[in-house]
Amino acid sequence: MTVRTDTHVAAALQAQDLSVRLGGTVVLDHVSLSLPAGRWTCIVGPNGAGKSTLLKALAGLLAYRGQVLLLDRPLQAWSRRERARTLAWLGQAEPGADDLTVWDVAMLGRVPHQPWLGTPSAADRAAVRQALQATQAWAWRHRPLGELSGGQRQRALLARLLAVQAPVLLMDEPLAHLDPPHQADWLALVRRLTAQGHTVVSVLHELNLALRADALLMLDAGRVVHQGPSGEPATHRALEAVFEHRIAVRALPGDGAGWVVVPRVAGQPEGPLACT
Ligand SMILES: Nc1ncnc2c1ncn2[C@@H]1O[C@H](COP(=O)(O)OP(=O)(O)OP(=O)(O)O)[C@@H](O)[C@H]1O
Repeated sequence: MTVRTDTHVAAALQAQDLSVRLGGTVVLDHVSLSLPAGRWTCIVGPNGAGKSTLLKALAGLLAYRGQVLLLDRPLQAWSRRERARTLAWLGQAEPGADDLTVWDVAMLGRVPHQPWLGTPSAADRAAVRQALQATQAWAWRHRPLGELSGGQRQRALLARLLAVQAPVLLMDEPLAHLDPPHQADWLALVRRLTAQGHTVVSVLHELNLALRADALLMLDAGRVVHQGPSGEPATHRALEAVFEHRIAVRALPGDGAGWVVVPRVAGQPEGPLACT
């Protein structure tokens, strides 16, 4: 296993010897990692590798053995309210809340900032407006969540996460149902967030977009098999290996143009792109 992290950057999240059992099966197996603050780390790996489970454990949403540190403090040492203001969460295919309007869904992100049974403040309303505008959900803020398309729903839930204005954001498959322009908007949003000092940790299946992250963390069968900058050849080779060489990472033509993941289809040539 190769793990290369920014040693000069403070960690937003750390896991030490983290193990999770679900239904009697070990799903995460003694995972140790450090995710740098102010960066975007993307967790990738095959189906069933444990990516969602890892993200949930880092968010304190399921029981684990070992230690998780949020901004250098054990998760248990945070009050629920303080933690909810510090770490925002977007889950995979989140159910419920179908009767709530998009505005009210986004306002749920402000609950950790509000006094018990308090009404939204001007700051809460401003944060919600900003979040809905950032995800282009403002135009349908009065519509119930249950009436929206999959992509519109995802953007409303993304607005809820942004409305928290948390320094650390965890997102499990945030691009689900988003069309290519809104995927590009999400990339730009993540870039803005990290430029402002936020930490973003996402699980993505879209490997071409994952390669735009600052770093990739690869999971396989409940273990971290590689962590490193997304532009390094060693990371590209590890990515190919974790997907059993059914994909290849190729450089796009032109200096600094980035990389592309191409599927390897038996009996078909891969095309003219260069190997990194
Ligand atoms: N509640 C549960 N009870 C038992 N096993 C579970 C439970 N939830 C997940 N698992 C198992 O844990 C393993 C990891 O699941 P997880 O959802 O974390 O994988 P993943 O890497 O996110 O997968 P995918 O890419 O398919 O979304 C899988 O084998 C899954 O079947």
